[in-house]
Amino acid sequence: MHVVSREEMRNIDQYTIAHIGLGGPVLMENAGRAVYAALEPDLKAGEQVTVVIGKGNNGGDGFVIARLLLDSEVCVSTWLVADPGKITGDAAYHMKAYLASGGKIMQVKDDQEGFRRQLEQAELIVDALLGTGVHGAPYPEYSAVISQINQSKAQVVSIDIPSGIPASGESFTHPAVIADRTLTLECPKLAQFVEHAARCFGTVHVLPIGIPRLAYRKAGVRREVRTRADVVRTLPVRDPFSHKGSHGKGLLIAGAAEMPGAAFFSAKAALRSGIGLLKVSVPDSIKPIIAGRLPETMFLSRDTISLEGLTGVAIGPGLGREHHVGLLVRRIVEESGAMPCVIDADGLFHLKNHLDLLRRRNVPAVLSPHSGEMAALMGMSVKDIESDRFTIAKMFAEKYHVYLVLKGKYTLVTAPDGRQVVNSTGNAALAKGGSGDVLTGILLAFLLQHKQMMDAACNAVYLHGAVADDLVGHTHSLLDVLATDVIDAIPPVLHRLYGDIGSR
Ligand SMILES: NC(=O)C1=CN([C@@H]2O[C@H](COP(=O)(O)OP(=O)(O)OC[C@H]3O[C@@H](n4cnc5c(N)ncnc54)[C@H](OP(=O)(O)O)[C@@H]3O)[C@@H](O)[C@H]2O)[C@@H](O)CC1
Ligand SMILES: Nc1ncnc2c1ncn2[C@@H]1O[C@H](COP(=O)(O)OP(=O)(O)O)[C@@H](O)[C@H]1O
Ligand SMILES: [K+]
Repeated sequence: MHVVSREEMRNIDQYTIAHIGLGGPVLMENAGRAVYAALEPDLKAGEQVTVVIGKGNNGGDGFVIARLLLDSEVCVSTWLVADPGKITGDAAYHMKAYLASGGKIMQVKDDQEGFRRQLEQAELIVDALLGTGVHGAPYPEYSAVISQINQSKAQVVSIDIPSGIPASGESFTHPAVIADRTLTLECPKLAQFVEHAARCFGTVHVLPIGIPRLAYRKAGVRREVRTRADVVRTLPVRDPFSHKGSHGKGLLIAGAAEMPGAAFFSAKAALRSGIGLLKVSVPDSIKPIIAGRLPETMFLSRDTISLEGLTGVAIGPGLGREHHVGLLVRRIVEESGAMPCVIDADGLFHLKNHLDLLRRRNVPAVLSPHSGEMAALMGMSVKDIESDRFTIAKMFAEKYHVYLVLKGKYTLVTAPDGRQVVNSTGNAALAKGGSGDVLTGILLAFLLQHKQMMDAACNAVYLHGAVADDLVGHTHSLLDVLATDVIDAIPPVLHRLYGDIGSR
């Protein structure tokens, strides 16, 4: 499933209309019908449904929905914020069809009191005020209606995007509808994954409206949401005659005297995610702790680290920030240029002044910063990163030729060629020390087993989140999931994913 900016969506619509020949009214009819079908199962006879319509094509969708609601058992009332005489194009086409079907239109400006009463009675509000075409802050008459919708006790369902939200994820301070549910048309817009805007969407359902895939290719969209089907399609399948050497010989350089846990989490997660052989390099003082709990690992002393015979390396979790550690990070990034290298946590701290090393590698490195680490790498504030994640990630990955795993609620994986994949799994149970270390281990193991690095990174992030979802869905709350729980719950989730592979 693609993720688009406002301009990309406009280009996709225009290509479909001009070159594929599906007219605007057809797409609008498809959109309205898809929304109606999504609403129908919850509609109750006699329920008060208020459709609030703006001047553009989002309002046009509203007219289709209102027309279909006329023939249902609900009591529909349709309110227009714009002057009907100013409605043009596809929206005017569907306004006429609505009126010709026996529908009535009220104008908010003509009956403010009636509108207020209507919103008081409403059980469901359909928000078709503004869609992807909005520019700047909603005009005063729209802002007033948005604030009334937000004060109402009714369930609010936004069509395509909550009205007022800039679709490309730009930061904004103006009012926007706060929806309980958003029925997104055709494909998610960037704003859905950007924190401030994302909070307005409520539950999101994406409804196809019949746009062919060719239109996306023509519009050059290279951003997607990772789905379970993508993961099932790309997980590595073991050759029955394989041996441990076939599944990667990895080295994890992690841990410090005061942070033994980080090394343990990464190592155990890598083993649980299928790595063939794992060597761990930790300070001698904590070696007994790891060895006692993870007899499957071998050890390399910090003083004699060599990459001889290895196929991949991960460096950083709990490594510490001393000068000598920084020298080690530099050396490893330089010497591991022919194999995948995951750099996380303190590894990223030390990398900050040596980013140019990344460009000299033959095999791109994989960096997995959270927003704070990304901000430090870029010399920016966390707020700046959060307000423009997609652009900043793309710029960075292309410039330094890396796979960038920018972690967060919607972890974003960006390839060196600028392709981007948004992760759809995971929850706030992962907002706890140790979660990132687990991901580092999964990343290392997956990079050594997948053919494509992008698939490895995306599948690792998906699995990590899916495990947290599984725990919270069955046995845990958002509060009590530990890093060790995530590692121990990898097997059932992988078991189910591999169960689905049989049919691929
Ligand atoms: N054929 C298609 O393309 C399909 C499109 N579809 C649907 O269309 C939506 C996009 O439609 P759109 O581009 O007409 O924009 P839309 O979001 O309705 O608003 C723009 C209108 O509002 C106005 N306006 C702008 N800023 C404003 C503000 N701050 N405050 C107040 N008003 C403001 C602006 O007028 P202006 O002020 O520029 O004169 C313009 O009239 C999309 O989200 C989807 O729902 C689907 O049906 C599938 C087929
Ligand atoms: N609210 C959230 N929703 C979904 N995933 C989250 C959330 N908070 C954190 N995560 C995930 O948990 C992990 C945390 O990583 P990180 O911050 O590096 O943790 P640590 O360094 O403490 O191990 C990341 O994979 C991140 O995407
Ligand atoms: K809307």
